[in-house]
Amino acid sequence: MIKMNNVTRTYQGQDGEFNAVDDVSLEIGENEIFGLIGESGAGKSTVLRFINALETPTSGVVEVDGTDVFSLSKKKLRAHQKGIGMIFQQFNLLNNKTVRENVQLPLELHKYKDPLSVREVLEFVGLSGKSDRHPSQLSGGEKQRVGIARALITRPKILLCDEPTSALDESTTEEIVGVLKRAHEKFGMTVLVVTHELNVIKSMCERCAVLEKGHLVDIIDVVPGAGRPDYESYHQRVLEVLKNA
Ligand SMILES: Nc1ncnc2c1ncn2[C@@H]1O[C@H](COP(=O)(O)OP(=O)(O)OP(=O)(O)O)[C@@H](O)[C@H]1O
Repeated sequence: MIKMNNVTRTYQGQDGEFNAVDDVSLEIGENEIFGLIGESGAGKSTVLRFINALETPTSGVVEVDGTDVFSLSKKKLRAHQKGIGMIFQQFNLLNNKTVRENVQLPLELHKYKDPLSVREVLEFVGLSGKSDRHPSQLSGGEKQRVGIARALITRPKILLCDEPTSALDESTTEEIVGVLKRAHEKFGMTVLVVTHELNVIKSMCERCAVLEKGHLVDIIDVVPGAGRPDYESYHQRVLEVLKNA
């Protein structure tokens, strides 16, 4: 579904030019949940943003579904972008709009063939009762649920998740990972998750690429299973980590 060949992105840094992404090649299969992990500044978000053309490579080819993304006409590029949903670390909700209005927004900006209904996606993410609230009246986890509902409503064939849980605490992270896994099961899209959190990769991805300073250093088959045992409470988790580490 996604194929990158020798992709490089050069930026102007303080000490001259540098490659934020350096000769990266990878393939992500249809319906796969693929992780991209690396330290801050490794180039993860840049790689993710090539896929929906929010970022342009300096050289190399990015193909989605057999089409070279950067050879598309403006009109076809827009159609390509419409097939891709995205969720963000900071949720990117409009604070002056209600939950319902935020979720409905993509349908107001573009026409989609067979979108889901607001009711359906809000029910799916467990926010049916909060559709008239504003983002300021929601917890971080609830805000990300709104972000997920907004991405799902268009039935995207690809879902790009840029640090989807990095602003959340551990138990909320698990909840959001659960929602994303259910979304993948129910709607069957290709998912790319960019994160620096190993637990998130461990509990949701089938394969994972490791980026270091712009270089792809490995692609790992993730052994399925939870990232860590389930704890009955936050208190129990704190005790486990602080007393037994
Ligand atoms: N528009 C830009 N101009 C110059 N440098 C940039 C630009 N965008 C990103 N960079 C630099 O490119 C490098 C890779 O950035 P990127 O955001 O892809 O990394 P990341 O792995 O996603 O990091 P983080 O986890 O901190 O978001 C960083 O050094 C960043 O400062």
